[in-house]
Amino acid sequence: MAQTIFDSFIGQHTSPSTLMKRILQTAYTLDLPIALWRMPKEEDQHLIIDLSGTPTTIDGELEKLDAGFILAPFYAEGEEQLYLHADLHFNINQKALTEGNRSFVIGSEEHRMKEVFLQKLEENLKSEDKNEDVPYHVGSESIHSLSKEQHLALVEKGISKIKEGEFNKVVLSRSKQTALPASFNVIQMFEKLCSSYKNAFVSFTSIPEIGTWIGATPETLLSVDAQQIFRTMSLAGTQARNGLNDMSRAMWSQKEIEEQAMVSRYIINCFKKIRVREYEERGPKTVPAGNLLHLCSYFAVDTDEINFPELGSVMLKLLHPTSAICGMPLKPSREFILKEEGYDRSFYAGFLGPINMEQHTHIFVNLRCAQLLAKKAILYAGGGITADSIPEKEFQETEIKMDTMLKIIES
Ligand SMILES: C=C(O[C@@H]1C=C(C(=O)O)C=C[C@H]1O)C(=O)O
Repeated sequence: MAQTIFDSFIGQHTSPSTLMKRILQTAYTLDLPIALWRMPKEEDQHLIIDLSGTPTTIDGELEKLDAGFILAPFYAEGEEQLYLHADLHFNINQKALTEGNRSFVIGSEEHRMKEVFLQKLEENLKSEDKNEDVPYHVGSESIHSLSKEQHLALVEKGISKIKEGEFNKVVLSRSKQTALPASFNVIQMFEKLCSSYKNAFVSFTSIPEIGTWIGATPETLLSVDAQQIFRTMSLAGTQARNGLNDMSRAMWSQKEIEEQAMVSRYIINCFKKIRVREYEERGPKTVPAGNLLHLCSYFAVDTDEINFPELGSVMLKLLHPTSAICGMPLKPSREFILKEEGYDRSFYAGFLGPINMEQHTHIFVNLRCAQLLAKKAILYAGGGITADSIPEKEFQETEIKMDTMLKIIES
Protein backbone atom coordinates (compact mmCIF):
# COMPACT_ATOMS: atom_id res chain seq x y z
CA MET A 1 0.00 0.00 0.00
CA ALA A 2 1.46 3.30 -1.03
CA GLN A 3 0.84 6.34 1.09
CA THR A 4 1.14 9.77 -0.40
CA ILE A 5 1.01 12.88 1.71
CA PHE A 6 0.04 15.05 -1.14
CA ASP A 7 1.19 18.42 0.14
CA SER A 8 2.47 19.34 -3.28
CA PHE A 9 -1.01 18.72 -4.55
CA ILE A 10 -3.12 20.46 -1.96
CA GLY A 11 -2.46 24.06 -1.12
CA GLN A 12 -1.29 24.40 2.47
CA HIS A 13 -4.29 26.51 3.22
CA THR A 14 -6.83 24.06 1.86
CA SER A 15 -9.19 23.28 4.74
CA PRO A 16 -10.35 19.70 5.35
CA SER A 17 -13.89 20.65 4.31
CA THR A 18 -12.67 22.18 1.03
CA LEU A 19 -10.64 19.05 0.37
CA MET A 20 -13.70 16.90 1.11
CA LYS A 21 -15.84 19.02 -1.17
CA ARG A 22 -13.38 18.86 -4.06
CA ILE A 23 -13.06 15.08 -3.73
CA LEU A 24 -16.84 14.62 -3.68
CA GLN A 25 -17.33 16.93 -6.66
CA THR A 26 -14.63 15.15 -8.64
CA ALA A 27 -16.00 11.68 -7.83
CA TYR A 28 -19.52 12.77 -8.75
CA THR A 29 -18.44 14.21 -12.10
CA LEU A 30 -16.69 10.95 -12.94
CA ASP A 31 -19.67 8.87 -11.76
CA LEU A 32 -17.65 7.09 -9.07
CA PRO A 33 -19.12 5.64 -5.84
CA ILE A 34 -17.83 6.96 -2.52
CA ALA A 35 -18.16 6.19 1.18
CA LEU A 36 -17.29 8.74 3.83
CA TRP A 37 -17.32 8.00 7.55
CA ARG A 38 -16.16 8.94 11.04
CA MET A 39 -15.78 6.23 13.69
CA PRO A 40 -17.38 6.71 17.14
CA LYS A 41 -15.24 8.78 19.53
CA GLU A 42 -12.66 9.49 16.81
CA GLU A 43 -11.88 12.65 14.85
CA ASP A 44 -10.54 11.36 11.54
CA GLN A 45 -12.86 11.41 8.57
CA HIS A 46 -12.21 8.69 6.00
CA LEU A 47 -13.31 8.81 2.39
CA ILE A 48 -12.88 5.96 -0.06
CA ILE A 49 -13.44 5.76 -3.80
CA ASP A 50 -14.01 2.62 -5.85
CA LEU A 51 -12.36 3.27 -9.22
CA SER A 52 -14.31 0.54 -11.01
CA GLY A 53 -17.38 2.80 -10.87
CA THR A 54 -19.76 0.12 -9.58
CA PRO A 55 -19.94 -1.74 -6.28
CA THR A 56 -19.11 -5.43 -6.23
CA THR A 57 -21.80 -7.73 -4.86
CA ILE A 58 -20.59 -10.08 -2.15
CA ASP A 59 -21.96 -12.65 0.24
CA GLY A 60 -20.45 -11.73 3.58
CA GLU A 61 -17.06 -13.50 3.28
CA LEU A 62 -15.29 -10.69 5.10
CA GLU A 63 -11.86 -12.13 5.80
CA LYS A 64 -10.93 -12.50 2.13
CA LEU A 65 -11.88 -8.99 1.10
CA ASP A 66 -9.50 -6.15 0.25
CA ALA A 67 -9.88 -2.99 2.27
CA GLY A 68 -13.27 -1.43 1.58
CA PHE A 69 -16.76 -0.58 2.76
CA ILE A 70 -19.87 -2.79 2.95
CA LEU A 71 -23.48 -1.61 2.52
CA ALA A 72 -26.33 -4.11 2.80
CA PRO A 73 -30.12 -3.78 2.85
CA PHE A 74 -32.38 -5.00 5.66
CA TYR A 75 -33.67 -7.84 3.54
CA ALA A 76 -31.20 -9.48 1.19
CA GLU A 77 -31.67 -12.69 -0.68
CA GLY A 78 -28.47 -13.92 -2.26
CA GLU A 79 -25.67 -11.58 -3.19
CA GLU A 80 -27.16 -8.21 -2.49
CA GLN A 81 -24.54 -6.89 -0.15
CA LEU A 82 -22.67 -4.09 -1.89
CA TYR A 83 -18.94 -3.65 -1.53
CA LEU A 84 -16.86 -0.60 -2.37
CA HIS A 85 -13.14 -1.21 -2.76
CA ALA A 86 -10.92 1.38 -1.10
CA ASP A 87 -8.91 1.97 -4.29
CA LEU A 88 -8.26 5.48 -3.02
CA HIS A 89 -8.49 6.15 0.71
CA PHE A 90 -8.30 9.76 1.87
CA ASN A 91 -7.82 10.64 5.50
CA ILE A 92 -9.40 14.06 5.22
CA ASN A 93 -8.08 15.61 8.43
CA GLN A 94 -4.54 14.43 7.84
CA LYS A 95 -4.69 15.28 4.13
CA ALA A 96 -3.29 11.83 3.38
CA LEU A 97 -4.03 9.50 0.50
CA THR A 98 -3.45 5.74 0.61
CA GLU A 99 -3.85 3.61 -2.48
CA GLY A 100 -5.55 0.24 -2.12
CA ASN A 101 -3.86 -3.03 -2.94
CA ARG A 102 -5.97 -4.02 -5.93
CA SER A 103 -3.39 -3.85 -8.68
CA PHE A 104 -4.78 -2.63 -11.95
CA VAL A 105 -3.27 -3.63 -15.25
CA ILE A 106 -1.76 -0.65 -17.03
CA GLY A 107 -4.25 0.43 -19.66
CA SER A 108 -7.25 -1.01 -17.77
CA GLU A 109 -10.31 1.18 -17.15
CA GLU A 110 -9.55 1.44 -13.41
CA HIS A 111 -5.93 2.35 -14.04
CA ARG A 112 -6.96 5.07 -16.46
CA MET A 113 -9.65 6.26 -14.01
CA LYS A 114 -7.08 6.72 -11.27
CA GLU A 115 -5.00 9.01 -13.49
CA VAL A 116 -8.07 10.93 -14.62
CA PHE A 117 -9.41 11.26 -11.06
CA LEU A 118 -6.16 12.54 -9.56
CA GLN A 119 -5.59 14.96 -12.41
CA LYS A 120 -9.11 16.35 -12.18
CA LEU A 121 -8.90 16.61 -8.41
CA GLU A 122 -5.69 18.60 -8.70
CA GLU A 123 -7.35 20.99 -11.16
CA ASN A 124 -10.43 21.31 -8.95
CA LEU A 125 -8.31 22.02 -5.89
CA LYS A 126 -6.70 24.93 -7.69
CA SER A 127 -10.03 26.52 -8.56
CA GLU A 128 -11.46 29.18 -6.32
CA ASP A 129 -13.72 27.90 -3.53
CA LYS A 130 -17.07 29.50 -4.21
CA ASN A 131 -20.15 28.41 -2.41
CA GLU A 132 -21.07 25.76 -4.97
CA ASP A 133 -23.32 22.79 -4.29
CA VAL A 134 -21.95 19.42 -3.35
CA PRO A 135 -23.68 16.91 -5.62
CA TYR A 136 -24.63 13.36 -4.69
CA HIS A 137 -26.14 10.42 -6.56
CA VAL A 138 -29.92 10.23 -6.40
CA GLY A 139 -31.46 6.75 -6.38
CA SER A 140 -34.98 5.69 -7.16
CA GLU A 141 -37.77 6.64 -4.80
CA SER A 142 -39.69 3.97 -3.04
CA ILE A 143 -41.64 6.27 -0.85
CA HIS A 144 -44.61 5.12 1.06
CA SER A 145 -44.95 7.02 4.29
CA LEU A 146 -47.45 5.58 6.75
CA SER A 147 -49.75 8.02 8.48
CA LYS A 148 -49.78 8.10 12.27
CA GLU A 149 -53.09 6.16 12.26
CA GLN A 150 -51.65 3.50 9.98
CA HIS A 151 -48.60 3.08 12.21
CA LEU A 152 -50.78 2.80 15.33
CA ALA A 153 -52.88 0.13 13.57
CA LEU A 154 -49.71 -1.73 12.55
CA VAL A 155 -48.44 -1.72 16.14
CA GLU A 156 -51.86 -2.95 17.38
CA LYS A 157 -51.68 -5.79 14.90
CA GLY A 158 -48.14 -6.65 16.05
CA ILE A 159 -49.27 -6.73 19.70
CA SER A 160 -52.21 -9.03 18.80
CA LYS A 161 -49.88 -11.46 17.02
CA ILE A 162 -47.60 -11.48 20.07
CA LYS A 163 -50.59 -12.20 22.32
CA GLU A 164 -51.65 -14.99 19.94
CA GLY A 165 -48.17 -16.47 20.38
CA GLU A 166 -46.82 -15.97 16.82
CA PHE A 167 -43.67 -14.30 18.10
CA ASN A 168 -42.40 -12.58 21.27
CA LYS A 169 -41.11 -9.36 19.79
CA VAL A 170 -41.29 -7.51 16.47
CA VAL A 171 -39.58 -4.26 15.49
CA LEU A 172 -41.96 -2.07 13.49
CA SER A 173 -40.81 0.94 11.57
CA ARG A 174 -42.01 3.79 9.39
CA SER A 175 -40.58 6.37 7.04
CA LYS A 176 -41.28 10.06 6.69
CA GLN A 177 -40.36 12.62 4.07
CA THR A 178 -38.99 16.05 4.73
CA ALA A 179 -38.09 18.81 2.28
CA LEU A 180 -34.43 19.82 2.15
CA PRO A 181 -33.90 23.53 2.80
CA ALA A 182 -32.74 25.58 -0.21
CA SER A 183 -29.37 26.10 1.47
CA PHE A 184 -28.87 22.36 2.10
CA ASN A 185 -25.25 21.29 1.93
CA VAL A 186 -24.35 17.67 2.49
CA ILE A 187 -20.85 18.35 3.83
CA GLN A 188 -22.23 20.72 6.43
CA MET A 189 -24.75 18.06 7.38
CA PHE A 190 -22.03 15.42 7.72
CA GLU A 191 -19.93 17.75 9.85
CA LYS A 192 -22.87 18.67 12.06
CA LEU A 193 -23.61 14.98 12.60
CA CYS A 194 -19.95 14.43 13.56
CA SER A 195 -19.93 17.23 16.08
CA SER A 196 -23.40 16.51 17.53
CA TYR A 197 -23.07 12.71 17.82
CA LYS A 198 -19.56 11.94 19.07
CA ASN A 199 -20.44 8.36 20.11
CA ALA A 200 -22.09 7.49 16.80
CA PHE A 201 -20.75 6.05 13.57
CA VAL A 202 -21.41 8.88 11.13
CA SER A 203 -21.53 7.89 7.48
CA PHE A 204 -22.36 9.18 4.02
CA THR A 205 -22.46 6.80 1.06
CA SER A 206 -23.24 7.88 -2.46
CA ILE A 207 -23.37 5.29 -5.25
CA PRO A 208 -24.45 5.85 -8.87
CA GLU A 209 -27.86 4.28 -9.55
CA ILE A 210 -28.20 3.15 -5.92
CA GLY A 211 -28.44 6.54 -4.28
CA THR A 212 -27.26 8.35 -1.19
CA TRP A 213 -27.62 7.53 2.51
CA ILE A 214 -26.47 9.50 5.51
CA GLY A 215 -26.71 8.63 9.19
CA ALA A 216 -25.37 8.59 12.72
CA THR A 217 -25.92 5.14 14.21
CA PRO A 218 -25.24 4.06 17.79
CA GLU A 219 -25.38 0.30 17.09
CA THR A 220 -22.52 -2.06 16.26
CA LEU A 221 -23.53 -5.22 14.45
CA LEU A 222 -20.04 -6.67 14.83
CA SER A 223 -16.38 -5.72 14.81
CA VAL A 224 -13.04 -7.51 14.59
CA ASP A 225 -9.98 -5.49 15.61
CA ALA A 226 -6.25 -5.81 14.87
CA GLN A 227 -5.86 -8.11 17.91
CA GLN A 228 -8.54 -10.38 16.40
CA ILE A 229 -11.06 -9.62 19.12
CA PHE A 230 -14.62 -10.09 17.88
CA ARG A 231 -17.27 -7.84 19.40
CA THR A 232 -21.01 -7.38 19.16
CA MET A 233 -23.71 -5.69 21.26
CA SER A 234 -27.36 -5.96 22.14
CA LEU A 235 -28.88 -2.51 22.05
CA ALA A 236 -32.57 -1.98 22.78
CA GLY A 237 -34.95 -0.10 25.03
CA THR A 238 -35.37 3.59 24.40
CA GLN A 239 -36.15 6.68 26.43
CA ALA A 240 -35.62 10.39 25.87
CA ARG A 241 -32.50 11.80 27.44
CA ASN A 242 -33.24 14.75 29.70
CA GLY A 243 -30.16 16.72 30.58
CA LEU A 244 -26.63 15.42 30.36
CA ASN A 245 -26.10 13.72 33.70
CA ASP A 246 -29.13 11.56 34.10
CA MET A 247 -27.62 8.29 32.93
CA SER A 248 -26.94 6.72 36.29
CA ARG A 249 -30.44 7.66 37.43
CA ALA A 250 -32.29 6.36 34.34
CA MET A 251 -35.17 4.05 35.23
CA TRP A 252 -36.20 1.24 32.94
CA SER A 253 -39.54 -0.53 32.94
CA GLN A 254 -40.08 -4.27 32.70
CA LYS A 255 -40.98 -3.85 29.01
CA GLU A 256 -37.60 -2.36 28.06
CA ILE A 257 -35.63 -4.74 30.29
CA GLU A 258 -37.28 -7.73 28.63
CA GLU A 259 -37.01 -6.25 25.17
CA GLN A 260 -33.25 -5.80 25.53
CA ALA A 261 -32.81 -9.19 27.20
CA MET A 262 -34.38 -10.78 24.10
CA VAL A 263 -31.66 -9.25 21.92
CA SER A 264 -28.97 -10.61 24.28
CA ARG A 265 -30.62 -14.01 24.14
CA TYR A 266 -30.70 -13.87 20.35
CA ILE A 267 -26.93 -13.18 20.28
CA ILE A 268 -26.20 -15.98 22.76
CA ASN A 269 -28.30 -18.36 20.61
CA CYS A 270 -26.12 -17.43 17.61
CA PHE A 271 -22.97 -18.31 19.62
CA LYS A 272 -24.64 -21.56 20.68
CA LYS A 273 -25.39 -22.57 17.08
CA ILE A 274 -21.66 -22.59 16.36
CA ARG A 275 -20.71 -23.93 19.80
CA VAL A 276 -18.79 -20.84 20.90
CA ARG A 277 -18.94 -20.74 24.68
CA GLU A 278 -15.92 -18.53 25.33
CA TYR A 279 -17.68 -15.18 25.06
CA GLU A 280 -17.40 -12.44 27.61
CA GLU A 281 -20.65 -10.60 28.39
CA ARG A 282 -20.90 -7.21 30.11
CA GLY A 283 -23.99 -5.19 30.95
CA PRO A 284 -26.71 -4.26 30.48
CA LYS A 285 -25.90 -0.63 31.11
CA THR A 286 -27.53 2.63 30.10
CA VAL A 287 -25.83 4.29 27.13
CA PRO A 288 -26.48 7.65 25.45
CA ALA A 289 -27.28 8.04 21.74
CA GLY A 290 -27.81 11.70 20.92
CA ASN A 291 -31.11 12.77 22.45
CA LEU A 292 -31.90 9.20 23.58
CA LEU A 293 -30.85 6.57 26.09
CA HIS A 294 -30.70 2.84 25.39
CA LEU A 295 -29.84 -0.32 27.29
CA CYS A 296 -26.76 -2.11 26.00
CA SER A 297 -24.86 -5.35 26.69
CA TYR A 298 -21.44 -6.02 25.18
CA PHE A 299 -20.07 -9.36 23.96
CA ALA A 300 -16.44 -10.16 23.12
CA VAL A 301 -14.57 -13.24 21.90
CA ASP A 302 -10.81 -13.66 21.40
CA THR A 303 -10.86 -15.42 18.01
CA ASP A 304 -7.13 -16.32 18.25
CA GLU A 305 -7.67 -18.05 21.56
CA ILE A 306 -10.47 -20.24 20.18
CA ASN A 307 -8.75 -20.59 16.80
CA PHE A 308 -11.75 -19.28 14.88
CA PRO A 309 -10.36 -16.63 12.46
CA GLU A 310 -13.56 -16.51 10.35
CA LEU A 311 -15.88 -15.86 13.32
CA GLY A 312 -16.72 -12.38 11.89
CA SER A 313 -18.17 -13.79 8.64
CA VAL A 314 -19.92 -16.67 10.37
CA MET A 315 -21.55 -14.39 12.92
CA LEU A 316 -22.54 -11.82 10.29
CA LYS A 317 -24.64 -14.50 8.58
CA LEU A 318 -26.18 -15.59 11.88
CA LEU A 319 -26.74 -12.20 13.49
CA HIS A 320 -28.37 -10.13 10.76
CA PRO A 321 -31.19 -9.19 11.16
CA THR A 322 -30.91 -9.23 14.97
CA SER A 323 -33.92 -8.89 17.20
CA ALA A 324 -32.91 -5.25 17.81
CA ILE A 325 -34.30 -4.44 14.36
CA CYS A 326 -36.38 -7.48 13.37
CA GLY A 327 -37.78 -9.68 16.13
CA MET A 328 -37.81 -12.89 18.06
CA PRO A 329 -38.06 -15.58 16.78
CA LEU A 330 -36.54 -14.32 13.56
CA LYS A 331 -38.63 -16.03 10.87
CA PRO A 332 -42.23 -15.20 11.87
CA SER A 333 -41.30 -11.66 12.95
CA ARG A 334 -39.50 -11.00 9.64
CA GLU A 335 -42.43 -12.39 7.68
CA PHE A 336 -44.76 -10.09 9.61
CA ILE A 337 -42.56 -7.07 8.82
CA LEU A 338 -42.29 -7.88 5.11
CA LYS A 339 -46.02 -8.48 4.81
CA GLU A 340 -47.45 -5.77 7.05
CA GLU A 341 -45.08 -2.82 7.28
CA GLY A 342 -46.21 -1.65 3.85
CA TYR A 343 -42.96 -0.19 2.54
CA ASP A 344 -39.46 -1.25 1.53
CA ARG A 345 -36.92 -0.61 4.30
CA SER A 346 -34.19 -0.64 1.65
CA PHE A 347 -30.87 0.08 3.44
CA TYR A 348 -32.55 1.20 6.69
CA ALA A 349 -31.87 -1.47 9.36
CA GLY A 350 -29.38 -3.05 6.98
CA PHE A 351 -25.70 -2.78 7.83
CA LEU A 352 -22.68 -0.80 6.74
CA GLY A 353 -19.09 -0.02 7.65
CA PRO A 354 -15.40 -0.36 6.89
CA ILE A 355 -13.94 -3.82 6.25
CA ASN A 356 -10.26 -4.68 6.68
CA MET A 357 -9.33 -1.02 6.81
CA GLU A 358 -6.05 -0.65 8.74
CA GLN A 359 -6.66 -4.23 10.03
CA HIS A 360 -10.01 -3.34 11.45
CA THR A 361 -13.53 -4.37 10.47
CA HIS A 362 -16.43 -2.51 12.04
CA ILE A 363 -19.97 -3.09 10.80
CA PHE A 364 -22.85 -1.02 12.16
CA VAL A 365 -26.63 -1.35 11.93
CA ASN A 366 -27.93 1.39 9.63
CA LEU A 367 -30.16 3.33 12.06
CA ARG A 368 -30.89 7.05 12.62
CA CYS A 369 -30.39 7.46 8.90
CA ALA A 370 -31.90 9.19 5.89
CA GLN A 371 -31.97 8.60 2.18
CA LEU A 372 -31.20 11.81 0.30
CA LEU A 373 -33.16 12.58 -2.84
CA ALA A 374 -32.89 15.68 -5.03
CA LYS A 375 -35.05 17.97 -2.93
CA LYS A 376 -36.08 15.84 0.02
CA ALA A 377 -34.89 13.32 2.54
CA ILE A 378 -36.64 10.17 3.67
CA LEU A 379 -36.17 9.45 7.36
CA TYR A 380 -36.60 6.01 8.93
CA ALA A 381 -37.15 4.76 12.47
CA GLY A 382 -38.68 1.87 14.31
CA GLY A 383 -39.10 0.43 17.75
CA GLY A 384 -39.34 -2.94 19.47
CA ILE A 385 -42.91 -4.09 20.09
CA THR A 386 -43.64 -6.53 22.90
CA ALA A 387 -46.86 -7.66 24.60
CA ASP A 388 -46.58 -4.63 26.93
CA SER A 389 -46.25 -2.01 24.19
CA ILE A 390 -48.51 1.03 24.14
CA PRO A 391 -49.07 2.07 20.48
CA GLU A 392 -49.04 5.85 21.09
CA LYS A 393 -45.74 5.57 22.99
CA GLU A 394 -44.26 3.47 20.20
CA PHE A 395 -45.25 6.10 17.64
CA GLN A 396 -43.63 8.83 19.76
CA GLU A 397 -40.49 6.72 19.99
CA THR A 398 -40.18 6.66 16.18
CA GLU A 399 -40.66 10.44 16.16
CA ILE A 400 -37.84 11.11 18.62
CA LYS A 401 -35.58 8.67 16.80
CA MET A 402 -36.20 10.56 13.55
CA ASP A 403 -35.29 13.79 15.33
CA THR A 404 -31.63 12.70 15.26
CA MET A 405 -31.63 13.47 11.53
CA LEU A 406 -34.44 15.97 11.32
CA LYS A 407 -32.87 18.55 13.66
CA ILE A 408 -29.64 18.51 11.67
CA ILE A 409 -31.37 18.79 8.28
CA GLU A 410 -33.46 21.72 9.49
CA SER A 411 -30.67 23.58 11.29
C1 LIG B 1 -35.06 0.29 15.25
C2 LIG B 1 -34.35 1.29 15.75
O1 LIG B 1 -33.57 1.20 16.85
C3 LIG B 1 -33.41 -0.04 17.52
C4 LIG B 1 -34.54 -0.31 18.42
C5 LIG B 1 -34.51 0.13 19.73
C6 LIG B 1 -35.76 -0.03 20.60
O2 LIG B 1 -36.70 -0.65 20.16
O3 LIG B 1 -35.78 0.51 21.71
C7 LIG B 1 -33.36 0.69 20.28
C8 LIG B 1 -32.21 0.72 19.58
C9 LIG B 1 -32.08 0.07 18.27
O4 LIG B 1 -31.60 -1.25 18.44
C10 LIG B 1 -34.30 2.63 15.06
O5 LIG B 1 -33.56 3.50 15.50
O6 LIG B 1 -34.98 2.78 14.03
